[in-house]
Amino acid sequence: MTDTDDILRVNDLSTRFFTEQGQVNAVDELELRIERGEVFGIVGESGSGKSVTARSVIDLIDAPGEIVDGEIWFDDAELAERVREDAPDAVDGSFVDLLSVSSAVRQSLRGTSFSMIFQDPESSFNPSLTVGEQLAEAVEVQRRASANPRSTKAKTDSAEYSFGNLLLSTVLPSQQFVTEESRERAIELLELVGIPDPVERADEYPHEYSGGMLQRAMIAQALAGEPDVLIADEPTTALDVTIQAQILDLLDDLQTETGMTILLITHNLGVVARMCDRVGVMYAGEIVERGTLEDVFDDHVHPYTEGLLGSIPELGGANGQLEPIGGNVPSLLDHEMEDRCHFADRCPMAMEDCLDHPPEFDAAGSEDHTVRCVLATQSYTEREALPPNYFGDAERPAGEKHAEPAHSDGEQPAERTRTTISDSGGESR
Ligand SMILES: Nc1ncnc2c1ncn2[C@@H]1O[C@H](COP(=O)(O)OP(=O)(O)OP(=O)(O)O)[C@@H](O)[C@H]1O
Ligand code: NI
Repeated sequence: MTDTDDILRVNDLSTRFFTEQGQVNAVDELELRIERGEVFGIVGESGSGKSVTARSVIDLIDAPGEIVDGEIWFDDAELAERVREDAPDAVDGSFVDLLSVSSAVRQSLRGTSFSMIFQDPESSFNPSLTVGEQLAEAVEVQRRASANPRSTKAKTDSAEYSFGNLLLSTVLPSQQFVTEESRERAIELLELVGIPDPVERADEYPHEYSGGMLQRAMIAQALAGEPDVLIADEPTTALDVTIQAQILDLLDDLQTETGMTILLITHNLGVVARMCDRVGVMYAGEIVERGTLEDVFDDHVHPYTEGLLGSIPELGGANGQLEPIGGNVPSLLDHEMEDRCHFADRCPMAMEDCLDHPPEFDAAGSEDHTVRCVLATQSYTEREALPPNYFGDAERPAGEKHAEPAHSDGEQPAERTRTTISDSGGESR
């Protein structure tokens, strides 16, 4: 339908956890499209399903979790060639549905096609091996995979890493087989991520690194296989503000240099504003609004997006105050979820129509701007508003009088008055 250069198209993705408390609908019929070379942000409160979405894409969902439905189309012509014979239904042109290929194929993509960095770098390193050894090992694993003719991605330099070369590998005390080339590449990677004195630092253990330096080393590890898509899950949350800024700059530079695609997960719209090209706002396992930065920051329709914007001091919120969104993140337990807009019980503009689960509507702005909210097609009216105590005693904020309809006729909407979800209605009438 569009001529965009998508690298990833996620359709109808549903991931569940089957727990003793019941079925958790962590990701529900999620739609996502990521363009090659862009930084796409997923933003939302804790528990909205951001990490489960990312882990579903990279195939890191473990029991009791399971991807129960959906398609994850990944654009890779070589992979398409490779799986076409065994799984013709998994191939559409140069796209491959990662949920329809064998787990061996999916696993072969880890590191070379997809790579992930996390909030806590400690979890990515073995404390008893030097950082250099571990990076060299990561390089080695990826090079062996690339040297394999059946691998997804025969890298241009893979000929150098022939079987003969592997036989010449040195055995380190750690029992890892690491070649001199891999070690050199490890040092290059440390240099690439801005670690000073990389030759010396390569021989240090993870505990000798500061938090920020270890975060850099983890990024180096993730880059060892030259991934097409880097998934960064709250990569800076645990760091202090100055270091956070440095790591974001580093990711930004690396993205520019390598052209890789980044899926960036954060609860911070400030980080999104700084890093991303497009963004999806997640709530209760769904993307409730998505589009370009302009769509989401300046032209948003969903009161939840509005609430998130109001909760970030640098971006608004009266006199720089952090204003939390009132009410609680919903339970994602299937038997506690109702078939309505999941945000309705916290929404200052909830109306009768919100008792039906909203589909994705197109909204004004870019072609990509969509929203799961009836305000995309109708204006808020007090006549149709749900009473404040409709969902019980929870302090649902009072209605907002000034909302304009998001026009569906291509006309720009009138300037919307900013609302703050936590503002429980100083102007009630
Ligand atoms: N291993 C698991 N077992 C059971 N439920 C899980 C598991 N992992 C995640 N969930 C549930 O899935 C839902 C989404 O979790 P997820 O970690 O994706 O949220 P998030 O948006 O990344 O939040 P945060 O900002 O806190 O990282 C939550 O309700 C969570 O309890
Ligand atoms: Ni998370």
